[in-house]
Amino acid sequence: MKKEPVISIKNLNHYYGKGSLKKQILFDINLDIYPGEIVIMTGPSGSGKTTLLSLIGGLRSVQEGSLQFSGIELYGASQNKLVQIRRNIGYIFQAHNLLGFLTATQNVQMAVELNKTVSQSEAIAKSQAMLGAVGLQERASYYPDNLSGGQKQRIAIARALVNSPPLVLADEPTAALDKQSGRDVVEIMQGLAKEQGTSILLVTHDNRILDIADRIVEMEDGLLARDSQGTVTSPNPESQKS
Ligand SMILES: Nc1ncnc2c1ncn2[C@@H]1O[C@H](COP(=O)(O)OP(=O)(O)OP(=O)(O)O)[C@@H](O)[C@H]1O
Repeated sequence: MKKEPVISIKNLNHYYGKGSLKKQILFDINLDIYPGEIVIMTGPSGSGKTTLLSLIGGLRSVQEGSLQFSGIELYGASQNKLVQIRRNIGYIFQAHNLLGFLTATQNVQMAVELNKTVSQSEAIAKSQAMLGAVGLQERASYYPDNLSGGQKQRIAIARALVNSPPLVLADEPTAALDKQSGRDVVEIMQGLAKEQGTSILLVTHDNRILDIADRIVEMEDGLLARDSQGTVTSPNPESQKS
């Protein structure tokens, strides 16, 4: 039985600029991502990775083609609908984007409290449990400035995964980290994602972490040049049949 994809992209094109300055950046992208899959996207600088990630994350409007998130079409979606969709996605960026005036717990708690039905005490308990899961229980009351890069990135992971979203998007999450911290961070992401059945799409130039992927896709000049689906261990048994 084949599961429905979390992300289904068909014939997607994207352009920047207007009139004579209009330039096509993405060309006929087709990509499906299935529940629980960890997909790594690589490719040279300027090949369109961040643009594609921001379209998938509902951070930009789809101009041409189809992009569905859990069966919901993003092409032509209103800003309100995009906001709703963003609530179902966890984001992890190179610059962790933590708020400096909030403690580790409060940074995670903010994400939990987007769900209005959760009480404050539940939100605190959930945030602390998640910080425990990323190995930061001792640092829950610290402010980001007093933590290392790797620890800050682990808070960002806790924040992205605390609501068990179906999809996490990560843009160069290890770029600012040393080898060991980078490794720790992706292994924590991988463990939590597998536990929760979350799909991860991770953009990276970091060759040291490619082995955590179920599948590697490569962008080149705005095209999906390579998709290793079925050749790397995939959690989707259907995709492994030849
Ligand atoms: N807001 C924008 N307006 C115009 N052009 C843009 C804009 N953002 C990106 N571009 C151009 O689109 C192309 C793709 O950029 P994008 O950031 O998606 O690539 P990337 O693969 O993520 O690169 P990197 O690995 O350096 O982050 C580049 O040529 C870039 O200069």
